[in-house]
Amino acid sequence: MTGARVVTGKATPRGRFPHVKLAGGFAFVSGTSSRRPDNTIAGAEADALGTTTLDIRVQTRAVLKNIGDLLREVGADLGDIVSATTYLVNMNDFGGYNEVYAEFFDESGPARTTVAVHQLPHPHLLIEMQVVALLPDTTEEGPVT
Ligand SMILES: O=C(O)C/C=C/C(=O)C(=O)O
Repeated sequence: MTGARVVTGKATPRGRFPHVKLAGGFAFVSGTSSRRPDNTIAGAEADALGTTTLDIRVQTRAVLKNIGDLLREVGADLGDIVSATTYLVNMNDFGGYNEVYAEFFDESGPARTTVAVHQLPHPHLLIEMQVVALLPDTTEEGPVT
């Protein structure tokens, strides 16, 4: 399987790139945030005065859900991820992120790298992840290519 997918019903990419690129039997998922299809952000709530509360746990859960949704569009799921790279804006969020991550994966899960970055493409984003997943075999002859 090769190609690139922009997945209907998910937050539209903010540039000229796909949600998922397929190559060599792998699915490469572009940087994914907790942004919803209507461009609101899960884990970013504002009160009547505009005071914003950002929640790393809610954002992390939403990021992983969004990635799962994207992978299902290409016949894979979170269990097929072999590599994950996480970008946090603040390493003080590492604990909350790590806690939610552990609801999804353990030591048999993906290789993982987590780094802090200066900014993400929206000021309310605390986290963005990109992953690589091994596409499951869909033929008896061998791996999907
Ligand atoms: O799509 C988002 O909400 C956040 C991710 C954006 C990128 O990584 C990008 O535009 O390259």
